[in-house]
Amino acid sequence: MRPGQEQEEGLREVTLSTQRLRVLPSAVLSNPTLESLDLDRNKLKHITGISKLCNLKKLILSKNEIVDFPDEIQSLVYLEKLELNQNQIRVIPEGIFSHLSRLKHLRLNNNRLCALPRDLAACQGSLQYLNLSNNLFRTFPQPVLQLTNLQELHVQNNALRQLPKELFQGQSLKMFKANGNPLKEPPSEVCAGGLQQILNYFTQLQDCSGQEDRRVKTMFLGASLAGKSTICKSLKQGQTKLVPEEERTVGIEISEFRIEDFTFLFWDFAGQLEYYMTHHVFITPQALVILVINLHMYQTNDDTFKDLVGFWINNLSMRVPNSVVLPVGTHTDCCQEGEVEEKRRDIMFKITAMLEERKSNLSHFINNLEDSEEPEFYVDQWERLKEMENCTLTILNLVPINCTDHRDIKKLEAIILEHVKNEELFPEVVRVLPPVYRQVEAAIVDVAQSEEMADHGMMDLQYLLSKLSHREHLANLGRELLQDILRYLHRIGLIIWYEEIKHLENTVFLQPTFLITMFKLLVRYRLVQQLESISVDTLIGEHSTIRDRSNWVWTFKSKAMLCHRAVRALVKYQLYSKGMQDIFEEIMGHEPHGRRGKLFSLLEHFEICLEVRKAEALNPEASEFVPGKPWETARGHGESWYLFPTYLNQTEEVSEVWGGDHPEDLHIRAYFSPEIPEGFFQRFLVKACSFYSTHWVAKVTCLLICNGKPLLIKENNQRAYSYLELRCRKPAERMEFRSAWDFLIAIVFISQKLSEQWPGLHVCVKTPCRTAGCPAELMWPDMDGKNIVTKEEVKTCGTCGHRFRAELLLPRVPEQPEALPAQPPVHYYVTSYGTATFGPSHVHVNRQNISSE
Ligand SMILES: Nc1nc2c(ncn2[C@@H]2O[C@H](COP(=O)(O)OP(=O)(O)OP(=O)(O)O)[C@@H](O)[C@H]2O)c(=O)[nH]1
Repeated sequence: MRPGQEQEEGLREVTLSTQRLRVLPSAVLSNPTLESLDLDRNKLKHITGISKLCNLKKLILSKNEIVDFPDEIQSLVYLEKLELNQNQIRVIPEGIFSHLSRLKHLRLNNNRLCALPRDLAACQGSLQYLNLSNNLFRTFPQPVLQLTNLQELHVQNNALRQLPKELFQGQSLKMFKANGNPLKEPPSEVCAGGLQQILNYFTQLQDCSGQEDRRVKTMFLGASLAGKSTICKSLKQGQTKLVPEEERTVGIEISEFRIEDFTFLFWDFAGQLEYYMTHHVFITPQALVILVINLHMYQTNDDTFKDLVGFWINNLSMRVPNSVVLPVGTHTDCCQEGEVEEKRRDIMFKITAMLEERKSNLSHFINNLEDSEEPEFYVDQWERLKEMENCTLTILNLVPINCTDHRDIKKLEAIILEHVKNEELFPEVVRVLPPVYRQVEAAIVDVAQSEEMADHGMMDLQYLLSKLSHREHLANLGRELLQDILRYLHRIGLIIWYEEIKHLENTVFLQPTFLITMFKLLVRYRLVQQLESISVDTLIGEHSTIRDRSNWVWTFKSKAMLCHRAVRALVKYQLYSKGMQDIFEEIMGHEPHGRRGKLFSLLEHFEICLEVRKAEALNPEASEFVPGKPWETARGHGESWYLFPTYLNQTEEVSEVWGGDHPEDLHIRAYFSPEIPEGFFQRFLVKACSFYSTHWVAKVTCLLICNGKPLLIKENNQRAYSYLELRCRKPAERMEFRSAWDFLIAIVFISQKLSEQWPGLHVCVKTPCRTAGCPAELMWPDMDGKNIVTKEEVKTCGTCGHRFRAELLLPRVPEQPEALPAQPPVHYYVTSYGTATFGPSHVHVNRQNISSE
């Protein structure tokens, strides 16, 4: 329903959302028969007079400016649904909920609450849904434990350290979310496993007291040859351990060691650009980041700062915006006297300036929204920016060291220890665990290191269970408990178990580095040389010829595609040369049945490649994806090809097919701040190309086709001006605007869905003014499926003064009452490849090009 429109059902229901109301209209208050009142997104501070509406069952006051909890609500004794989320409420007085014994649904999220009134217990028979997320709770609110019928509870993003076990002992709770709390008991890695895992955790704790585990994931990041591996190895061995240059890290190396009672899990990332593509998989929150900078190479100019420091700071603030970063400057022995201090100051100064710039950008965006003509249309964007404003990297003081001097290594060790002991910096270092968690972990480490275990460390889940249950203390280890513990160990990074990937649900990787080995088979530095060097024996074994190999190299160089046979030969050649031939079939699949192996499940899961059926244009035979209509996946025949967007070149082909930009095009830009993350566009291509049919792709451009209409996407990643540009031809008929905008919105949603993986990244969609040369841009309002994007038929550009029909600028469908039967409101929602909601229907979307087995 449109804002302001009242649905007359004997006036039982009134919707007045987004009306800039400051007081309740008297017309509403004079209608005591009212049962439902929606006042979402207004400017209400008080709701004086609401007690007159004593028959209200549903009251929505979300996204207003309420500070004092409205006492009058106590008179609304028939209330079943109450939403007060996104206000500024600090305290709820006693004596209100005791009157609301029919309340079923209560939203209090995004306020400033740190406690709940005791009389909430009066809703114990009725309350089923309670949302307390994004408040300031430090201890779990006890009245919630009395709510015996509660089915869904949200407490995300508070400051909870402990959850009470009683919460999980009742039968009613079906859904519980607690992420974003510095939890110690149960640790958040246990909570993320779901209700059953939490319950099992407490059951395990019942028989024996929990043990405190102090563990820190430590990630070493920084440019090539900074000294990451040297520091990592030296700290581990307690003495200087210079790494020869030829032993450069390839991918990531992982090792574990202890200082006092802290266990450190060291992740040493390779500095070469080729591997950045996989970093998002491994750069995870709640870790100590050691940013290693070679002070000898560092010059106090902007370019070296950007390459050696700025790039990493940007990446971290987008991907793990709450992290703690310890900059370490190496090679001090190669620097002149005074140079170290000068560079240290310069680096710290520039990092601070960078973080300041980010902050001021955010407040600039926030002010823009607040100053816009219709701020109520931007509430969601405003809130997200406010959340981002609260999240910032903590940069510790730079530690200069000479890695060749063991005293400096000791000094660094002491500094690291001092920081991780600081609870303010690392609230989640201590985790309380049932002893069986530690026993299983120790046994797994033992198995992984045993003689009989192959280097790759891949093990079948059932086999692992049988091995572990032969051990002392673990005879009663069941599959469910093992899975709980594996899930926990996966989250802390000790093992890898992708239970959500169908092909891998029964495989546990006891050596996480093997995953990198897998990625590296196809995502690597100098892949062309690898292809060229495939031996003749390998080619013969794979029924291929030297001419085939030349073709593979040519297609790969020009189109970034490899056919299935080429991939098999490449992987076989590399595995055999590493002495790992025994796992070839397992990771590549068994021929001739063509069963997919583990490798492609992984590469696809992480959007590193896209399987396609034709090498010329990508899958022209795929059925069209029309938002809102059921969609069949293509079951193509013939050999599969794999597109690796990382290796794409810039070609003219895309522009040729598109035929050049036209001033009349529907044209939007999605701006990224601080920048488009490394690897984002390539992964976005894999996602978008999975949904749409015929398309042409190149390094920074892509052309998709839907319903016969082309859509062009271009990446522009300049400093402080990074955006994706999307273009569609202007529809010939007004009727066709809907499908054009549907297509554009679907692509915007795909990019927004992907950008969620970078919580510190801000994406904002704008339409440039259509007057040639006019620099003005129109910002898109929130698209939450509830509101239309604009009320007006015509928009006037504030800069050039030209007037345009709204549908030329925004996803606004012209009114055509006589032509079409009334359509339900369009709602877009892209969750993942799995499910997408376009329009009223949910569509289950498999990847378009994957053949079924
Ligand atoms: N003189 C001197 N040499 C150092 C110092 N730190 C590291 N090195 C040397 O610098 C070279 C590079 O060090 P690595 O530890 O391999 O660098 P990295 O950051 O792991 O490099 P990638 O593996 O390429 O990402 C090695 O030859 C080290 O021995 C230092 O403080 N002083």
